[in-house]
Amino acid sequence: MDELNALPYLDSVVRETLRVHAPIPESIHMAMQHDIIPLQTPYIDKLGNTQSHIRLKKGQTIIIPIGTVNTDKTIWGKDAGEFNPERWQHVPEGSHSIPGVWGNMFTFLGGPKACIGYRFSLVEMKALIFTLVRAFEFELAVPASNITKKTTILQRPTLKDFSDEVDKNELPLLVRLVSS
Ligand code: HEM
Repeated sequence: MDELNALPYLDSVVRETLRVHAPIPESIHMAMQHDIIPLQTPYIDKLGNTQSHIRLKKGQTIIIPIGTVNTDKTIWGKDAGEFNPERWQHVPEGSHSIPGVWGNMFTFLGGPKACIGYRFSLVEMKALIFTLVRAFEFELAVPASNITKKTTILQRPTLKDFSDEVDKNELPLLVRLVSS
């Protein structure tokens, strides 16, 4: 595990994958009591009044936009939606204020309801990538434009079906042994 964590580019690839393709892109929670949430940046409401807080009522549901926070252009820059592992060589200042439990992002959420399995997931991902990319070459078996994302609770790669059938959770790949 220490050896895997000592590989900086593998770390950047895992971070960038979990930032751009957060497996849970949205979570819904419920306020257990009335609350007032202070805002970093005030906003103008529909009546034209400036608001510096959000008032929550007990029982109100709150959508936590994990994927949107992870790809916010005001934090990550114009190319926020693009996969670019090199960006982790210079982590943007604004990302330090994201209250996530790991990695300057919201993928594993934060606070008392944060994911308890995130360390396990990171080691698992690194071990799998480390093993697979040294043994095999991967190539998409269909044009990239035929692949989209579909979210139920989990977000998955999905193969567009152009024959009016339901799209399928698939990512067809050609896999070859790495030639030595
Ligand atoms: C890439 C993989 C994973 C991602 C992206 C992920 C993400 C999350 C997120 C966003 C939450 C918060 C859900 C919410 O309350 O809105 C969560 C909760 C949780 N996760 Fe994960 N998770 C991952 C893997 C795992 C693994 C491997 C385990 C167990 C070994 C695990 C165990 C849990 C548990 C028990 C909770 C509930 C914590 C609580 O409510 O107190 N997760 N996860």
